[in-house]
Amino acid sequence: MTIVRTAAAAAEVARAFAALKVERDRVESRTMREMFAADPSRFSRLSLEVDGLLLDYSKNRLDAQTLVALLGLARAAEVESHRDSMFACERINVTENRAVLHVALRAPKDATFMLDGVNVVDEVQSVLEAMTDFAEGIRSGAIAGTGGAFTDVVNIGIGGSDLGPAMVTRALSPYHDGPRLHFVSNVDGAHIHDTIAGLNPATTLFLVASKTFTTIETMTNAATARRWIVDALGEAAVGAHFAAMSTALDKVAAFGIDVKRAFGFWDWVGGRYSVWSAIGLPVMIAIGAKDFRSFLAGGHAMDVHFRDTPLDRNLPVILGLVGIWNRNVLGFPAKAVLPYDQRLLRFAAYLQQLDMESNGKRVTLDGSAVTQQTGPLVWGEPGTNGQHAFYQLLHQGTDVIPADFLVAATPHEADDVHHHLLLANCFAQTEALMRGRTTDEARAELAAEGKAPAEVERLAPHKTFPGNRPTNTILYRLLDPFTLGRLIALYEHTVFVQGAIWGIDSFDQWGVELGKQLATQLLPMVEGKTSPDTRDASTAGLIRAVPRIRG
Ligand SMILES: O=P(O)(O)OC[C@H]1O[C@H](O)[C@H](O)[C@@H](O)[C@@H]1O
Repeated sequence: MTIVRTAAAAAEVARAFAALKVERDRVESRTMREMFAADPSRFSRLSLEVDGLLLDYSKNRLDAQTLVALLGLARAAEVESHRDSMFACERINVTENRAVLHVALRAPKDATFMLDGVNVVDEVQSVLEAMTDFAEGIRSGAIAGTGGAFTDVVNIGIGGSDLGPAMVTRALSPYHDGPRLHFVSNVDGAHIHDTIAGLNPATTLFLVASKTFTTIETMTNAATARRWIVDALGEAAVGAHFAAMSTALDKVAAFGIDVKRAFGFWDWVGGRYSVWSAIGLPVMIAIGAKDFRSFLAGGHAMDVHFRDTPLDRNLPVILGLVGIWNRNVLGFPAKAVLPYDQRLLRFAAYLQQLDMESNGKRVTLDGSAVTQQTGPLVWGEPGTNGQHAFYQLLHQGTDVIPADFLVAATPHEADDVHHHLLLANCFAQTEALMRGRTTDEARAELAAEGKAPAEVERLAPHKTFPGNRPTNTILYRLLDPFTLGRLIALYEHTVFVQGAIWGIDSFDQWGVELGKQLATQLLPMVEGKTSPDTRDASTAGLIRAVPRIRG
C-alpha cells in the first residue's frame, strides 16, 4: 500500500475529525457522573477484557456513539492497512527507509518475516540462542570474571539501550535470581562513579549497549569502565569483563570487545523498541532465558491480538483512539501514567521515550505540517506515592490531565493487607476524578462536621472537586514476564495506532540530533580551547561563567 497519505485519504481523515468535533458537542452536554447514572451498562459497554487483561475506558468523556465515530476515524486513516504493512515488512519508517520489525523479535521460531529475501526470524533466533548460552553461562558461573563468578553486571547504555532493560529488570524483580544488575546511562560522571564505587572489578561484568555504538554518553562511560578494569586488573582482563550489544559489530570490535561476546541486532529495530532484542541481555542474565522467552511470548500474544482482532475489540486500537479523543478533540496536552505497582517505578520514564520520541512530530510522512496536535506530554510516578505529591493538581488544578492507572489483581507478596489497600486507592482515585464533589456536597459534608454556616460557605469552594476528569484503568492478573510483555506491546501498538492516524513517522527521531550537534561544537569552548564568541550571548555567557563560578 501507499504509506504516505493521498490527498483523498487526507480529506477522509479531515472529515472524520470534523465528525468528532460535532460528537464532542453532543457528549460534553453531560458529565461522566450523569452518563454513569443514566446507563447501568456503561462499564460493560466501555471496557474490554482479553485473556485476563482488562481495559476499563468507561471513565472517559465519551459514550458508545463516540466510539463509533472514533472507529470511523481509524478506518479513514487506514490504521488496519498501516498495521498490515508493518507486519508485511514494508519500509514504513520512510525517513530512514527502514522496515519496523520489533514484532519479529518476539515471534515464534517457525514464524516468517521476509525482508530482502531473508527470514529475519532465523537471525533473531540465532542471536537469542547465543544470548542464552552467554546469559546462562554467567548465571551458572561457567562464564566468570578474573576473580570468579560475576556478582555484578553493569549495563552501560542510554535511551532505548537503557530504559527498556532498566524498567523490565525492576518490574520483574521477583524473578531475578542472577547476579546484581546496575544501569549507567548519564554522561554525568557521577553516574558511573556512584555505580562502581562499591563493586569488585574482578567479579564485575560490563555490557556496553548501543545500537549505533557511537553515542557519546555510552562511549564515554564505557571508556571509563575500561580504565577502571585495566587499572585494577590489567589490560589482559578486558576481554573477560566486557560484552556488547549493537547493530554496529565492526565498531564493537574496534572498541576491543571480542566478537564472541558481541550480540547483534538490526536497523529495523528502533532503539525504543529494542528491549526484545540483544538489548534485553541484562534482563536475560537477571531472570534467565526461560522467563525472558516468556516475556517475548507475552509481547507476541499482544501482536497477534493487535494483528487479528477487529478494531472495536482491539485493545491497542481502543486505547489509541481514546488517547486521540482526549488529545485532539478535547484538547488535553498531557497524559499521566500512574502504575499502582511499585515495580513499575520506571514505566512512565520508559513510556516517555516510547511515546514522545515516536509521536513528538510536527510533519507528516510527506513533510507537510500536521493538521492535528500530535503526541502528548507523558509523565507519571507510581501510586500511591503520587497521591501524596502531585494528585492535588490532577483533582483541582486548572488543566485536565487524562491518566492511565495500572494495577495487578494479584500481588507477588502473600500479604493481602497491602494489596487490598493498593487496589482500593487505585479505584478510589479514578472514582474521585470521575465523580468529583459538587459545592453542595462539600457544603453538606462541612455542615455534617458541625461547621458554622459562614465557615461552610468560606470553605466550600476549596473543597469542591470539578470531577469529569478522564482515566483508563488497566487491570492485569500478576506482573509476571508474560504480562509485562503484553503491557509493553500494548503501549507500543497504541503509539503505532496514534501515529498512523496522525500520518507521521513514528519510527524516526530527528528531533534529538540538533542538540547533539551543538554539544559537539560547544565542547572545545567548554574545554577552553576555542572562544565562545560565535555563539549567542546567553550560550557564550554561560560558557564563560563556568570557570568564574568554578573558582
Ligand atoms: O543505542 P544507541 O545507538 O546508543 O542510542 C541511544 C539513544 O540515543 C538516541 O539519541 C536516540 O534518541 C534514542 O532513540 C536512542 O535509543
